[in-house]
Amino acid sequence: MPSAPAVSLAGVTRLFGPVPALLRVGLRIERGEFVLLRGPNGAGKSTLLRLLGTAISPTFGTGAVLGFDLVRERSAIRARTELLGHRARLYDELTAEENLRFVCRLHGISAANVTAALDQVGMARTASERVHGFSPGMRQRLALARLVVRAPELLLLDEPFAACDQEAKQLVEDIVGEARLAGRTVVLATHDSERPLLPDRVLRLAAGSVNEAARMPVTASTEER
Ligand SMILES: Nc1ncnc2c1ncn2[C@@H]1O[C@H](COP(=O)(O)OP(=O)(O)OP(=O)(O)O)[C@@H](O)[C@H]1O
Repeated sequence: MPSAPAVSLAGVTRLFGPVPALLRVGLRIERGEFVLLRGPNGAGKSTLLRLLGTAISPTFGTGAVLGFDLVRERSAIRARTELLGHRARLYDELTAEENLRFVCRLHGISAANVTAALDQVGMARTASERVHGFSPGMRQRLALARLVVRAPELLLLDEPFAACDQEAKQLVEDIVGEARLAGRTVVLATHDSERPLLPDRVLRLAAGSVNEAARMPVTASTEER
């Protein structure tokens, strides 16, 4: 559904036991937008990203991602989104390259740019090593290579700078930049206010509720208002 917005939520609440991690969230994100999620620990940022990636479902409310229903059409959403979360979801027993090839098979996409993606994230020389022995930083780089290979319509990035050295942080920004140029949608949550991100919008979460903070580029002095 090319004309549908990237995200459309109405009255979405997500409970964990009695705790509302998200509370009556209404949200619309247009295709091609770059949205930055801000908010203190426990505000609901990860929950929102996981919900958009269909890792969890709403307790109440309805929503669609890329025109597909959040509950009934999860596989269509998963085919078009990539959630880069706190855990990199890699197969420890496979090599870096095998991990990427497996992802390609899983999603029915070409493996033609696997080598280039490994090269882009600085893993050309570790491509044949098993992920088992990888440091958190290497795992994050491989997860970034997976984003490059998949080129999803919607990128859901949860603290993507965590576990990154300066070079890998730059890689994250490059990947976001490339996605934007290609007209894809990016939703990114980060505490890292050092990075020169220029989102279209900032959404501030507080206790599970969303507030739109600004429609302007963010700077360190304006973002926490
Ligand atoms: N799987 C879970 N089980 C129980 N409670 C959860 C679960 N996931 C999140 N929560 C609770 O939901 C609320 C929102 O958590 P969430 O991780 O979405 O916040 P966050 O804004 O991403 O925080 P942080 O910046 O620390 O990552 C918190 O109160 C958290 O304890």
